Amino acid sequence: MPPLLRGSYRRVVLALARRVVLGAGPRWSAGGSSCARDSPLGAEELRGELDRFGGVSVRLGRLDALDRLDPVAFQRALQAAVQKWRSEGRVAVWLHIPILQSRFIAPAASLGFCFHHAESDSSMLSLWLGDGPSRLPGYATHQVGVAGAVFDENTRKILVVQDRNKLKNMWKFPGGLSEPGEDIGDTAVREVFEETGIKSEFRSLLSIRQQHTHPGAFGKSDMYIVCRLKPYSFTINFCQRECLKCEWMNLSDLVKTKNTTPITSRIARLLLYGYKEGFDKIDLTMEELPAVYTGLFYKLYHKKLPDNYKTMTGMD
Ligand SMILES: NC(=O)C1=CN([C@@H]2O[C@H](COP(=O)(O)OP(=O)(O)OC[C@H]3O[C@@H](n4cnc5c(N)ncnc54)[C@H](O)[C@@H]3O)[C@@H](O)[C@H]2O)C=CC1
Ligand SMILES: [Mg+2]
Repeated sequence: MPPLLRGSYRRVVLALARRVVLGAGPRWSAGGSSCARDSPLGAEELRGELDRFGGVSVRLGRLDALDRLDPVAFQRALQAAVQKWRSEGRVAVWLHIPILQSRFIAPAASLGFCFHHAESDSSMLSLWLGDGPSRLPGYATHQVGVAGAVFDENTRKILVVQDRNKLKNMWKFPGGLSEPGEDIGDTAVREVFEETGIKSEFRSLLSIRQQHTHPGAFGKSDMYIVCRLKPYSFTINFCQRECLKCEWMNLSDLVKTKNTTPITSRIARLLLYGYKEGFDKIDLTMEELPAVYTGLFYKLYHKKLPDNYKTMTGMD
């Protein structure tokens, strides 16, 4: 067997021969066949799945014999495929590239593809083919940070920390960044425990702060949510790496102190108001509801709806 027909190259040639015979299935979109004769990867090799908006998704990790493919041949095949997709009226192309195949990013970029997003093990490039400016949605715009305002109603004390890594050592609520797929209340409880050793449970959501071009969010926007938590352990064992100090402080002292951030001060006043007038005045409580379209569940946060408004009985 000639050396060129060994291993993965042979598999590509055989795959191409099969595709010429079989053609593309109805759910798949194929590129033109002209490149198949003069490059190891034919345009029809770059087959993608159609999405409901009329775009094509190609996952390079699913294609055969990519290991041997050189970027020049890839670029030629991609160009032919894009031409074909354009003529078929496809609105966009999504190119999913595993990190070890990153040598194909530059050839795609030279054809107009841009990064849409990257995960730890892959990147997603996109190309808008439709009329006018791109209507493709962007990727993540915000990071979500959650703090726990852990208030002990019996002692009227609130749990506060000073951050070790800040230039100014001001009192604030313990908290941190939410992990992917983590509920807001779970983030608050987890971060409070990791930073202070205090165990607590979620009661309500108190406030949301939105800040753009946040330095800690790699220039993206920051959503900082403060939750009201109820403690069920009281002995502090704080994280020395993140916190300089941690203590149970009288809520009235936190309300008065100048050595705090504006948001902490505002929430302290809100908590004092809730403590005196009833937490229903300040709480956005949470309820889990079914999602109509996906069959999943979501958490909805709002002021408590009186029972008669929930059922709408006796409302006339
Ligand atoms: N107004 C307020 O009272 C404050 C609000 N926030 C909000 O809290 C959220 C973030 O909370 P944090 O406690 O900062 O996060 P966090 O508790 O999730 O993580 C902080 C720790 O992550 C590590 N870390 C973070 N960036 C790092 C880097 N570039 N290199 C190496 N290590 C790094 C450090 O160990 C740091 O102590 C954001 O939403 C922010 O806006 C944070 C501080 C004060
Ligand atoms: Mg933190």
